[in-house]
Amino acid sequence: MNIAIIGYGKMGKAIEAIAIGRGHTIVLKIDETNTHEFNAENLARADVAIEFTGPHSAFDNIIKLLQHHVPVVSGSTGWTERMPEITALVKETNGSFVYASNFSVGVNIFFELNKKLAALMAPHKNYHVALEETHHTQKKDAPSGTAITLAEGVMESLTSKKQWVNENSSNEEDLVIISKREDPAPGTHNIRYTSSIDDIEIIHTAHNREGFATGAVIAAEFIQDKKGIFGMKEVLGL
Ligand SMILES: NC(=O)C1=CN([C@@H]2O[C@H](COP(=O)(O)OP(=O)(O)OC[C@H]3O[C@@H](n4cnc5c(N)ncnc54)[C@H](OP(=O)(O)O)[C@@H]3O)[C@@H](O)[C@H]2O)C=CC1
Ligand SMILES: O=C(O)C1=N[C@H](C(=O)O)C[C@H](O)C1
Repeated sequence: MNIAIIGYGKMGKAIEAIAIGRGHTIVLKIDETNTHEFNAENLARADVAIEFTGPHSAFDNIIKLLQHHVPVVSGSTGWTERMPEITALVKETNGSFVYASNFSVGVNIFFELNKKLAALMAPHKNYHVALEETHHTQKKDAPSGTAITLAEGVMESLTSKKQWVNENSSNEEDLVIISKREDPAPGTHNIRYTSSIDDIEIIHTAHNREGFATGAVIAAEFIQDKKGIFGMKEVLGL
């Protein structure tokens, strides 16, 4: 498979290594220094594009790739309030798109565990729930996309929580997400239920970026012959 990498930073480089290891060819690598190469002629050589740039550029990049009829895998975070516009364009162009706030197999299992735990905790009103995420200091967005997905998973069952907030709050309707930034942390997430009797906590700790990169390449292999919008739940058959 011929892959275009849009965003040749920490993730783009990890994806390149995994993709080559799985027998793929990288036909295009774009970062902020060569955006002029992100054009129709070069995109025509790609079977799929993997986009990991960041909050400020992801939306425009995804739009451009869909308009050029290139299947897209994106893991950029911090822009997803505009997802409805992408959904509409995928339908309009009969395009192919995979999005995940986190591509690692471990985190996607953790997402399911989080939802199951929230459902079990829902009747037990004496517990207080809060989330915490820790990432490297270069991260541009807070809270992490993964933490937002986890918060959404909690709120599916804990209906007294009406919204997540990224600061301490005593409002019982707020689900608090605390964000910490320290190096080299590739990504740690925990959900903690506390009471005067005991605490229950689940935690996922990424040791490096290999899991994210491997999941993104698996998603690219999955999407190349499909139409529509998919998440890692479909890619992994969870
Ligand atoms: N879903 C998941 O599993 C994961 C998601 N992420 C997310 O992926 C994104 C990227 O993370 P990471 O690789 O760590 O970030 P980096 O800052 O290391 O890399 C971002 C890359 O994007 C390039 N870039 C920035 N703007 C543009 C643009 N307009 N056009 C083309 N390229 C551009 C940068 O170029 P230059 O170097 O020239 O500035 C850089 O090469 C983040 O949103 C992060 O949260 C990260 C890990 C896992
Ligand atoms: O920026 C990162 O590094 C990461 N971003 C994603 C997120 O915002 O959840 C995924 C992972 O946690 C690493």
